[in-house]
This record gives sequence, C-alpha cells and structure tokens, in this order.
Amino acid sequence: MKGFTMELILDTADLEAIRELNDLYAVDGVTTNPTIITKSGKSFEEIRDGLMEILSPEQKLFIQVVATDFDGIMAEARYICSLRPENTYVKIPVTRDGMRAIKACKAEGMGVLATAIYSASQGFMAAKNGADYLAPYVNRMCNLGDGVGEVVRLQAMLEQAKLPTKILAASFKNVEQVNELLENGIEAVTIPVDVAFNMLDIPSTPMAVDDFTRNWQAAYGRTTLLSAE
Ligand SMILES: O=C(CO)[C@@H](O)[C@H](O)[C@H](O)[C@H](O)COP(=O)(O)O
Repeated sequence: MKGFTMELILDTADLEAIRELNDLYAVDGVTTNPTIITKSGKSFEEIRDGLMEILSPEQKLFIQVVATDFDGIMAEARYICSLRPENTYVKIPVTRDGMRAIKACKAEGMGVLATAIYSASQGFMAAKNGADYLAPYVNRMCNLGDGVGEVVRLQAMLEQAKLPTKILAASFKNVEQVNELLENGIEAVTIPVDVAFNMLDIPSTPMAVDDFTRNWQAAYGRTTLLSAE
C-alpha cells in the first residue's frame, strides 16, 4: 500500500453545513458537482465565492465541468483551475471527450479528478491518463453489483501498475459503505452532510453523558468539575 494520510472531503455545496462540519472535523476539502450546486438553491457564483471564503488555502476544492465536448471541457477546466493558486481540481467525467480532456489538462499542469466512474477499468484508464484522483460512485455501483468490491479491485490495479493516482470514493448513502472502504485502505472519501453527521451522532453517546451529569449533580449539586473553592 502507498504511504498516505486518509483525506476526508465533504460532498456538498451547503455552505452552512460546510462551516459547521469544518469546525467539527479535520476536513481536507469539498467536492461539488452540477447537481449538488443546483440543489443548494444558490447561483454557481455564490457557491464559488462562499467555498473560496470558507476553505483555507491548504484545503482542496473540486469543481466539475458542465460542458460535455472536449473544447468546452478544456475552457471550463482552465477557468476552474485559475480560481485559486493551488489545491483546486477540475472534475471531469470519464466520457470519451472527458478522457481526452483529462490527458490534455494534465499536459497543461492542472489538477484533475476523473469522475462518474462506474468500473475499475474506467478508473484505471483515467489513472493512466494522469488523473490525480478517481471518483468511483460507490452507492450507484452497489446498485449495479458489488460496488465496494469493484473499488477495491481498482485500488489493487493501481497498486500493481504503480500508478500514483488516488481513489476519492464518492456517492455514499450510509456510514457502512464508508467504513468498508476505509477498512480496505481507500485513500480518500467524499461524504454527504447526513453521512458526515451520522458518523458521529449515535444517540447512546449523549444518553451516557446525561447519566454522568445527573449523577454528578445528585452527588455534588453542580454540573461542572470545577467547584467554587
Ligand atoms: O464525484 C464526486 C467527487 O469527486 C462527487 O461529487 C460525486 O459527483 C457525487 O458523490 C455523486 O454524484 C453523488 O451521487 P449520488 O448521491 O447522486 O448517488
């Protein structure tokens, strides 16, 4: 396995949730796609400016192209990568035009994430074209077959070929899917807001804390460790 630090990315354009989760967790960046941005109810420009204000220069920003033809993808990719001096990645779906664009963007020195990946072979070819990250759609792949298994297979293929590309697994619907991939050494995950909170919020934990507080209050008449001495 390659030496790495696991990256935790948020898969949302909900600026309030990003602020809150950025306080709560060690967040490495944010991914968006055209649908995620339209769901925010805000304009692209508002989301773009909000993300650039919230994220520190070290946190990664991934923005997807909307154009589907090679020239359009290249124009949007240059624009996206010009938004911040570093740690900005253009997300390009692995269509035929997209694959050509991934290769061309890397030749121009841009950061690239290959997205909308549904099979190990699609991911492998994007990695061969130089993509920095691959985003397999885990839940959607699970709906078609063994999604987690296919991502683990892709990881094995990258390791065998000694390709440095990282898998940034996407399209999660529950915590268990995330856990399974982390257990298998996946280097980065991008998770939606509900899954991000569900990774922490188990009702038994605040219930246990309530017991501690109640017992302390009953014994010492206060709800803090600190006395008035
Ligand atoms: O590709 C990335 C991250 O690189 C994600 O933003 C990706 O587009 C999303 O996770 C998926 O489109 C979400 O899919 P779904 O929740 O609609 O199944």
